[in-house]
Amino acid sequence: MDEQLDIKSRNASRLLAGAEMTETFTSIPVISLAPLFGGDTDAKQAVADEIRDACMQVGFFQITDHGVDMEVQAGAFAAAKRFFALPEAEKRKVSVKNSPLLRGYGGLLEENTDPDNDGDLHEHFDLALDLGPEDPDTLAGTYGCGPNQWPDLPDFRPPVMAYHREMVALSARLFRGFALSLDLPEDFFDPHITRPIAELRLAHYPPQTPVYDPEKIMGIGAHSDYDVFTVVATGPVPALEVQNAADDWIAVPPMPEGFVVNVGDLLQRWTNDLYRSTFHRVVNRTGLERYSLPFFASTNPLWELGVLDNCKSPERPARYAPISAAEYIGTLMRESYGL
Ligand SMILES: O=C(O)CCC(=O)C(=O)O
Ligand SMILES: [Fe+2]
Repeated sequence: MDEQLDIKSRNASRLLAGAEMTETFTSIPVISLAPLFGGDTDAKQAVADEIRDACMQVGFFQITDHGVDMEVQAGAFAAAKRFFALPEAEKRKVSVKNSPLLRGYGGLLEENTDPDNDGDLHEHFDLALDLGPEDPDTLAGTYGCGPNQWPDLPDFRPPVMAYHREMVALSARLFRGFALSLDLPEDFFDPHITRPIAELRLAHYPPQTPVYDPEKIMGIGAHSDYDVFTVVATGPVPALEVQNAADDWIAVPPMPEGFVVNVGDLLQRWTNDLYRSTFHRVVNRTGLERYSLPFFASTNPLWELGVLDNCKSPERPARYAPISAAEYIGTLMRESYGL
């Protein structure tokens, strides 16, 4: 059959055609998600096409019209500021070191995302779906399943979990956009994100001061994310930078009403490197305290997906074996804490 008339080959070539792209980027695309929530199929596919281009060329985009309740987000930012203002000893009571799931508080320089660096200049508090100790998934010991740690701080848990729910819902909407962008049925991921690894990080980046060698210690060293995709509320303070193919660091302008979305390693694997899990870093040169809320979206922990059919060809065979989110993320998270 004429390849152009075969929908599958057309779709395959649409993804594979971009593989030879050589131009790099100097800015981050902005995409309105509004059409994804309407009934106009062509408008939906047009958004999906924008997502595909952004993922193949940049690995990052910013979204507007995302449907997240910004008051709930403000509640989470406020809770984060109150938590980080606690005495160090209080924060240490919920150290990630108490948690096999690495949930809870990580202090300044405790995590090191770039092995060439000496530690990340931020503190954070990580949480995810809060499963009880008797939950079958907790008992099975699967990475990503289990209880959060909570500090002794009034009015912290409810606003933070409310925001986590908003982000799980947003990521479900985005999974549909990613599915369409990959020429998959819109609901392709739905059965596999019913109990996802969905980690919310509250992060505090103090200003970079001369005490720290800026080559070796920065807010977060150059890294790619381990998840399927990340959705970051960056707050108003600029500091996030994305590396392009010329090795230039492109600043991401804060868009407090929007979110930054970036491709993670798992999505790069499924797409055989057609979608880019782009290196990025945070360097807070502003002199201001910076707070951000990254949300790491993945699938159900044990679901395995290999390279998608339309992302491989005889010339571009599968570069990756199937792997579950629990195995991939769990392994890298432990490494990032030197465990
Ligand atoms: O704080 C940010 O803007 C991004 C943080 C980040 O890249 C990460 O936590 O993986
Ligand atoms: Fe990141």
